[in-house]
Amino acid sequence: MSDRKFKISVPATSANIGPGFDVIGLSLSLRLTLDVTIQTSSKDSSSPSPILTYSGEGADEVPLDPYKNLITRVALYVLRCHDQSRFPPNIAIHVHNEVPFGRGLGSSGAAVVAGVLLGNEVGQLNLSTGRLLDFALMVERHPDNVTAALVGGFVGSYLRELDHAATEAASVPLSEVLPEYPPDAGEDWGKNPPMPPNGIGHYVRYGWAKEIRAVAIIPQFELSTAKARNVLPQTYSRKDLVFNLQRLAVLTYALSQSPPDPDLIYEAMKDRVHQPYRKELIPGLPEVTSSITPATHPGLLGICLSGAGPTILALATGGFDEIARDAEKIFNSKGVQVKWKLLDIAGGSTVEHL
Ligand SMILES: Nc1ncnc2c1ncn2[C@@H]1O[C@H](COP(=O)(O)OP(=O)(O)OP(=O)(O)O)[C@@H](O)[C@H]1O
Ligand SMILES: N[C@@H](CCO)C(=O)O
Repeated sequence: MSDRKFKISVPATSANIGPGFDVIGLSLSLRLTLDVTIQTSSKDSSSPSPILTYSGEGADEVPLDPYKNLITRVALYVLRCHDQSRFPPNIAIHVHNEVPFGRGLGSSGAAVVAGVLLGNEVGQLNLSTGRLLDFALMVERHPDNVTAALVGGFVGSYLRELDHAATEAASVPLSEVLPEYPPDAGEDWGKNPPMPPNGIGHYVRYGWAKEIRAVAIIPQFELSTAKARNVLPQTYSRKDLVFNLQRLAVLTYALSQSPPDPDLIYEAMKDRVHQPYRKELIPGLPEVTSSITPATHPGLLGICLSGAGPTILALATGGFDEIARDAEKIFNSKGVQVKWKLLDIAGGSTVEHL
C-alpha cells in the first residue's frame, strides 16, 4: 500500500466586525497549513506518533507533544469519538502557521478546525460539513470564528437551542473533551469522550463587495480570548442591544453592495456590547476607532476591534497606507508597537490529497 499524504489549509478569521458579537465572522488571507504523511509502507511502529514540527507564527512557543498541542488534541478527540483511541503509527505532521496567536485573528479557531479536519482524514470518517462544525463547537464554544474558518467568506451563525439532554452533552467541561495526558502504557482511555449533539451550529454566507479589503493593525502583544471575555458584563441594557441589532441588520447587507457606502457602513460597524468594555485591555482602542473616519481617511468604510482584540480591523476600498500609518501613530503614542497587513477575504478550509 502506498503512503498517504494530504494538506489541510485553514484561514485566519476576524469575528464580530463591530456589532455582531459571537455572530459574524470573516475569513482572511493568512493561513494555517498542515502537511501530513502517513507511512503505511513502514512496518516500524515503535517511534512516537504523530511527529509534529512547526514553522512560522508561534513555532517557538507551541507544544510539540501531540497530547498537549491544540491541533492534535482536537484530532484525537474526533478519533476517540469514533472508537479510534490513538493516532495510527508513523504519522508526520508539519504545521506552517501565518496566524499570530492571541491577536483576535482566530488562531485558536483555525487550530480547532485544522484538528477536526485532521481527525476526519486520519480516521477516514467522511464527516459532513455540519458534523465537522459540531465537533469544532464542542471545543471553541462560540460559532463566529470556527464557522468562518471552516466554510469561508463573510458568515453569520447561531447555536441552536438544544433539548435538555443535548444541552448537557454540549456543556461538559473542556477538560473532558480534551484531556491533556495519554493513558499509561498498555492502558486505554476508559470511556469515550462526549459525542457532540447533532446540528449545534447553523450558518449563512452573505455577499461581499469585491472591492472591500481589510487592513489588520496588529499590536505586538497577546490578549487571550478568555481574558477579553472576562471583562464583559453578564447583562446589557435594552438600549445597547437595540443599538447593536439595528447596526448588524444593516451591516450584513451594506457590505455586499457595490460600490459600498462609507456613511452607512462606518456607523453600522459601531458596537456597544464588547468594545467599550475591552478598551481597558487595549490602550488606544477608542482613539483609533473614533479618529479614523471616512471623512479623515478617504477609502475607509468602517473600523472595529477584530475578534477579542487587540488587532484593529479597518475595512476599506483604498487609502490603506494612510489608515495603517495613522492607527500606528496613535498606538505608538500609547506605547504600543504594531505591525500591519493588507488582507483579502479568503476561501474556507481545504483538504488536498497529494
Ligand atoms: N496553530 C496553533 N497550534 C497550536 N495551538 C494554537 C495554534 N493557534 C493557536 N493556538 C493556541 O490558541 C491560543 C490563542 O487562542 P486565543 O483564543 O486566546 O486567541 P485567538 O484565537 O488568536 O484570538 P480570537 O479568538 O480573538 O480571534 C494560543 O496561545 C495557543 O495556545
Ligand atoms: N466573539 C468572540 C471572538 C473571539 O474568539 C469574542 O469577541 O470574544
